[in-house]
Amino acid sequence: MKLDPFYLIVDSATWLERLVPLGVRLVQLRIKDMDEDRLRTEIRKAKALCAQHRCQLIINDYWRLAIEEGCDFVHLGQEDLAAADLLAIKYAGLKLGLSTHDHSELDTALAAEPDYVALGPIYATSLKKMKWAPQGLAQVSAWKRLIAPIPLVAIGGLNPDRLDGVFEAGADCAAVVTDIAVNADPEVRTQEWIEKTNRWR
Ligand SMILES: Cc1ncc(COP(=O)(O)OP(=O)(O)O)c(N)n1
Ligand SMILES: Cc1nc(C(=O)O)sc1CCOP(=O)(O)O
Ligand SMILES: [Mg+2]
Repeated sequence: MKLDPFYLIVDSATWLERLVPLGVRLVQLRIKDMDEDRLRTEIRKAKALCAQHRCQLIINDYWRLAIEEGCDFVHLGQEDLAAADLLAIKYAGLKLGLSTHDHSELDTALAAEPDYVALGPIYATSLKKMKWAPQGLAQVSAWKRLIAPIPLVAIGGLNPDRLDGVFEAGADCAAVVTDIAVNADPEVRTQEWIEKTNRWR
């Protein structure tokens, strides 16, 4: 499976309405702490918008809602995976992306036969507190050797200046939250990401 090299992660359909029409091809809806009715509304809006713009939508965490709403791709962390019904996810035909941070997690992830493996945090991230030190680029290369031909997503502390490094190290795709979400001009920054990832597309 080929993933677009630019993987935008946002926490609302409103962000998607702003950024997807610019030409984003791969997004994750990553919402925390929202009641189910509102979540469902966000997922429906995101799904309609992404279908309109030929953008792959990936739902973070909420695999049951993703199945119920007819989505086709979910991302799960290790704790999410432990609590999930993997058979139900596969039976519903959903593709699956999984987080990994060390070799033990990678073994667990590979046993679930994911459609991509994410490694993070590549650099320090301010988005959430993490117990892992930054992985660095050598670990990106090591992960790629271990998982190929499964696509490798790099995440954590990425910005346009760091993209060539992660792709040269072996990542197939670079995921981002903060560099775009807190930028003074998220639309312009998104265009910059699209242009900077063109040579890897
Ligand atoms: C592409 C990608 N990689 C990693 C994560 C993190 O997932 P998880 O460990 O479940 O943490 P939360 O994002 O749910 O806080 C991700 N969402 N996307
Ligand atoms: C949500 C998330 N998961 C990570 C992991 O390593 O699993 S790093 C991360 C944060 C990514 O955001 P930013 O681009 O703001 O650093
Ligand atoms: Mg999660």
